[in-house]
Amino acid sequence: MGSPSELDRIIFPPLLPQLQNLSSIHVAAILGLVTIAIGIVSVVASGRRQRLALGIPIVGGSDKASIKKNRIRFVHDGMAMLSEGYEKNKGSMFYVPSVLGERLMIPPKYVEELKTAPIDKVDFVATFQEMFEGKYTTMGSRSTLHPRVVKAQLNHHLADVMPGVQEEIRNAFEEDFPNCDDWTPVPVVDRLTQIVARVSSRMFGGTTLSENREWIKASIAFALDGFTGAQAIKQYPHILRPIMQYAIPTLRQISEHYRSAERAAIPLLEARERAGEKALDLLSWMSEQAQGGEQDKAFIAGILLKVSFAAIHTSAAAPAQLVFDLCAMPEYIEPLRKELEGVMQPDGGIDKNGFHKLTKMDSIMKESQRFNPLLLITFERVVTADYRLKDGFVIPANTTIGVPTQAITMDPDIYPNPKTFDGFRFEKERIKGAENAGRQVYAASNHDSMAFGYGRHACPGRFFASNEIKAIMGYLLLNYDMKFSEGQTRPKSMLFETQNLPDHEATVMFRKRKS
Ligand code: HEM
Repeated sequence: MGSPSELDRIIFPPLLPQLQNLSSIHVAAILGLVTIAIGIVSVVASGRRQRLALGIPIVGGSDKASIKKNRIRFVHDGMAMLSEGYEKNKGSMFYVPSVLGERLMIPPKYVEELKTAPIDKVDFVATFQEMFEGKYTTMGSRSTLHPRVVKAQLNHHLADVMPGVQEEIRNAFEEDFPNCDDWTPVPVVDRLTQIVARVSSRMFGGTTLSENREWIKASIAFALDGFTGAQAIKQYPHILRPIMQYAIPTLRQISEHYRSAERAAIPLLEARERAGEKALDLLSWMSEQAQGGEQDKAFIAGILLKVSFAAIHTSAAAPAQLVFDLCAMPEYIEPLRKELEGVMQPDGGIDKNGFHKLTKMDSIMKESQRFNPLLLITFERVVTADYRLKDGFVIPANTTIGVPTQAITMDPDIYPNPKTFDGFRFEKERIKGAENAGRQVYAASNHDSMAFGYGRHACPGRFFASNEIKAIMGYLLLNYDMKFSEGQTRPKSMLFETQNLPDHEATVMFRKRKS
């Protein structure tokens, strides 16, 4: 098991590693200064200049001084700003200032026409490249190999990969989770990230990958180093970045992670090629589906790292938030256990039918996500050239657009009593009718529920994530009791721009259940 400080470093991406030992006041002050620097640099020296559409309100005020102030406010107060913008402008557009520029928030009605817009005009990958300085961090790949394969082969073979995934969950808990013979404080985000990295890697490349510690470490650290490297390089003017990239340790680490990925994946691909062997895992499907330059084994290894970026921290945040919710509202624990016991197979696993029957678990996962989604805004795209919508409105070139997903899920017209946590609200909605049922599931993607995005880039891994999180939560609930320590309250999530991260320092008490 990694040391807490090492995992601390890994789990909370926006913080530079050097900040880890400082008090939270120092961290806040430094982050504030860094953010101001990023703001000045990104707006003054940015390669792309933004034109604001006339007549569209800006959260916090449209005068220059307010915009400047609110760009900084957005770093840690985005949730309140987006709610304010959404409530005041329901059904129409508004801007929210941010250090990357004023983001144009669009109501979901526009996503229908935007989802089919040409990729080079309404660009999904550009949002990543911009946010994570793709030129220096490699984040934001234009390869379509991984979305293609996750969407087609993984989703088709979901039932085939789940037994291995569940075996890996059992192994990972035995090896990477504290014993908990008596009540033991466990750093939840840290341990769940380790477990999700192993479990995802089992689906990526069988036990060869899931048991490869160097790979697991690289797959977790890649995202962190990408985030922190991006924050660090953004402090320099564009002209200095090609040189300064070599002075930033986290950026130098990124190429090391690629070497680790190659050391893990290439021998496996070669051995399978020699043996003429196919496996039911992502690596095997990617090598089968690769076209032209994609067939290069080092390229495939690199793509594996990019899938891990999409899959690991995202899927670890969800069960961590749910554990916090269950400790705050322990009355949900027994009904969930009962439901799990009803679907458990004699071998201790859940089969395809069983996953479908976990409607209470699915519902509470979605409710937990409604309160604490990983992203406040989804369907983020960079509009690269003036884009005329059907109603005549022109989105100016160089505008980052997005849907204020979290604010929508707090709309009382869509979700009655939105501020009340009702763990089984989606199960109750499902019961109302088959037509409605599909819209209520955790992995649904529709205008009222966009935590996984929407359209051609909607998260293709969401069906796998849904099963994986259920299996992990199932294992936790059936094998451990959990509670907060005396006087502890639900850990608050940590906002950083559009991200809403589970508290990476919080611990929860676990104790093994007596069978
Ligand atoms: C709870 C866990 C997860 C969350 C919250 C999540 C969320 C998202 C979101 C918001 C997007 C962008 C969608 C859009 O803008 O329309 C996305 C894209 C993506 N996700 Fe996920 N994701 C999760 C798990 C996974 C997993 C487990 C995988 C892989 C097995 C995965 C693979 C991808 C890929 C490849 C894309 C890019 C799609 C494209 O390029 O078209 N995600 N995800």
